Amino acid sequence: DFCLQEEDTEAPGTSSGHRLRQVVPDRDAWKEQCKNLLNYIFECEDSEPFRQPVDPQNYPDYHGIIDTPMDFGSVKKTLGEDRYENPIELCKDTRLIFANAKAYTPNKRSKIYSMTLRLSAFFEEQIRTIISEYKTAVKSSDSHKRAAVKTQ
Ligand SMILES: COCCNC(=O)N1CCN(C(=O)c2ccc(Cl)o2)CC1
Repeated sequence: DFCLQEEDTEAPGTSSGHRLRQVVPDRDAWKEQCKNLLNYIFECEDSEPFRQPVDPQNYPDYHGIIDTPMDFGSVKKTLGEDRYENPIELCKDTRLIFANAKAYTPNKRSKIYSMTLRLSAFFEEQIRTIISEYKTAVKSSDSHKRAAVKTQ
């Protein structure tokens, strides 16, 4: 998402008072995009086993096999509490959900594991653009910073 930001192209208070609008990539756009993606995933039936942590009562061997449990509820909470610095960190946690299911499943045709295959295909399609736009925005804002330093 490129947001139009009023940026003084000349020193503020110039006689012309003229302001050019510059399109500056928004380096925070990924947060809302990831929130929307997570909300969509929560609506998918395929996410049902992955919306909250595994209860050891139901799967006593789970925490012996899986070192770092992860679920979409935890990812959503981390995002909402601003504890992700960027979408790459969110992507890493989400991929952990899928990797854990693959590591735990007794076989690759289990119902629960098969749900992660569709879910991860969709997630990877969507996160690719979010991360690419984020990286572009960071590059652009770095160059804006360099440009600003030069003018000082
Ligand atoms: C309603 O959700 C409650 C929390 N989730 C949960 O209990 N489970 C999700 C994680 N998980 C597996 O990835 C898995 C792979 C193959 C088999 Cl079987 O299970 C074990 C079951």
